[in-house]
Amino acid sequence: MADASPILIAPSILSADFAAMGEEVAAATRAGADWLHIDIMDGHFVPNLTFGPPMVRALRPHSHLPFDVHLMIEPADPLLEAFAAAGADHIHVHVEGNPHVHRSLQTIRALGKKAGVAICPATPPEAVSYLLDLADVILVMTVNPGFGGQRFLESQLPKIRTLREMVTASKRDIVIGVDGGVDPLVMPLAAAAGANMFVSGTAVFGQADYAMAIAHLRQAGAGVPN
Ligand SMILES: O=C(CO)[C@H](O)[C@H](O)COP(=O)(O)O
Repeated sequence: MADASPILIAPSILSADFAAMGEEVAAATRAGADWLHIDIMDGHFVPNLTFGPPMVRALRPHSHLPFDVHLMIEPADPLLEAFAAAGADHIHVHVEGNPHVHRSLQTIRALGKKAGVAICPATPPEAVSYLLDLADVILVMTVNPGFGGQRFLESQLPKIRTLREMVTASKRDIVIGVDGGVDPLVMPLAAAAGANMFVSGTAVFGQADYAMAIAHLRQAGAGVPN
């Protein structure tokens, strides 16, 4: 069934200038982003390190947009409250590395935030079957998490299609996001498969004109039937 939800573009600050993060977040906001995606990496769940709650708190005054906080950390539960208090609006936890992810989503909801469940490329779509009543967002990793600038894995397209069918059958309004390697060429493929939220780092922050980059992404995914 066709999805009528609007396209949401969430620039990932992983590809922004770390020495000027406040300005980068403000610039992406002015450029027409819908959400701002903040990648939290622990050097354990993924082989890279980024930020903690103090960075989320420091960036909060620089944008009115929802902060979409992707926890690539294991375990996530001990830090959910800290990220919520710091200013996260959406908090994503991975099914991999968090054995009680159902409880994690309940906790995020209880904190008054949108609950997201993220899945790695090797994880089948059925991993979220029993989470559909709690999830506001399903974040499909279309690269192996840890680094920006990787190539979109087309092998994930059937998974996105299956997830769209599952979400439609659930009759719940769940956003399906794709994260990794998203550029204007990938947009129509992912949108046709059923994604309606697009995380993009390099294709926004790697460009000279953020507004034009976001407009290109939006245009490339618009009007694609799924
Ligand atoms: O979660 C991520 C990596 O783990 C990033 O959000 C993602 O890779 C976006 O960057 P790019 O658009 O450059 O691929």
